[in-house]
Amino acid sequence: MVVTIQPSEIKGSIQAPASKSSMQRGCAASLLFNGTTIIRNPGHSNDDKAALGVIQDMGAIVKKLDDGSLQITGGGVSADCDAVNCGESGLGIRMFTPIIALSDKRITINGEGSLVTRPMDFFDEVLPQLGVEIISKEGKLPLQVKGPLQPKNITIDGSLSSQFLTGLLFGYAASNAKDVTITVNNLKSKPYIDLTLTVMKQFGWEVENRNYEQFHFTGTAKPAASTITYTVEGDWSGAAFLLVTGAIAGDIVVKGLDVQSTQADRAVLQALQASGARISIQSEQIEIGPAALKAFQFDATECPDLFPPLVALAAYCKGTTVIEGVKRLTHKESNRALTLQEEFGKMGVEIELQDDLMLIKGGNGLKGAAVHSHHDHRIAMACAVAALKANGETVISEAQAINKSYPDFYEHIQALGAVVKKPVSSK
Ligand SMILES: O=C(O)C1=C[C@@H](OP(=O)(O)O)[C@@H](O)[C@H](O)C1
Ligand SMILES: C=C(OP(=O)(O)O)C(=O)O
Repeated sequence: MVVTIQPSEIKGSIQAPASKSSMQRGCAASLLFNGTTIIRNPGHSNDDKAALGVIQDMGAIVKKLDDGSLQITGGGVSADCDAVNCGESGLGIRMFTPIIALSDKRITINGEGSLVTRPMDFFDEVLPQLGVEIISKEGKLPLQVKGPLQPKNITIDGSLSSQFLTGLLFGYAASNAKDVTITVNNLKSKPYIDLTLTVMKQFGWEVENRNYEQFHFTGTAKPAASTITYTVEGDWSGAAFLLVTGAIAGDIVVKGLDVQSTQADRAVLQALQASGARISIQSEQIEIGPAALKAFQFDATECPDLFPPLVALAAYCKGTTVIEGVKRLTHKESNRALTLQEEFGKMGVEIELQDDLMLIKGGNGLKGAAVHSHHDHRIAMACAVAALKANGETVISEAQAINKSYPDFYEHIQALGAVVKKPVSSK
């Protein structure tokens, strides 16, 4: 799909989308929880749909209620299939693999798009230590696993991704791990583990987090009520694009974000404040509007998904913005440091990569250009936001990539006044 964005006057109020990080964790917890879960504000991104597919394959019963909520009846893994598909979701495959390995059946786990080239060799090393047979395609998909996973003390490397740990935490909790510790070296994306533990706690699974180095299971899981209502949080990762839209293109109000959330990308507020954006943070809504934007410094090591929206912001900030954490970007949906450099280069923004630092030379005006998403949702959204104050129109190819996390993105910026041309009824 090709989407064209014109320079636009932006103004209005918008509700943040549902967080796929929150939704997918809610799906996993509902599958494992011995009872019924009502999921309010469920997401409908491709990653969310894939998670719902996986839990149904693993035995959960999912019913859509009249008010749009989902009713999920779980009770653990009882696989009645021999293959599942995680779509394009990195979190999906890395979280669900240890969960699927709770089954004693041989199950093939596959995925699509960029996921087939993303590293999964962590599982080749770790799962056999937990009694799980695994065959991968040289550390990539498809994975074939046969459990049941037996929790024991292990040491893992957390430097590539926190998502593997999220999966192990759920897997250990669901198999009633007792007096067992997962020791993690060099954990990155730590707030995502806070989110995992917050969700687990809501379902009655308590894990002791010892300084992000040890995660200890005491085995004293509190029985939760037989029905849990789980509300999917508003998405700080998707909303970061909306907030940057406000900072560069017009006064807007973004609603539905929890300012106390454990989501990593809530840190976008610090970057926006450092850039000089006019921002008012209230418990119910965030008001944001343009001001004289200046270059800022930001460490995105723990919140790597903020790079794309922050590059769009930095492009409009006078001076050289420095963002740290480039090494975290290599294995996302695209190699994001390079794809940002290439696509923003087409719009006239110079980006330099120096080891773990990204230097963005901003404030010199952007030109509309023909850009490509590289099938990466966050690259498509970053280019779309940057296009709103560019000189001339921007044409985004493979623009449908946004469906992975934020299917309503183009409609949402349109509602704020963005002039967006897209094929009728295409998602
Ligand atoms: O747990 C999650 O929901 C996520 C964790 C992060 O991945 P890493 O832990 O690999 O950095 C993030 O980039 C991804 O979009 C979602
Ligand atoms: C990297 C991302 O997601 P995942 O790793 O879950 O595919 C993302 O949403 O930017």
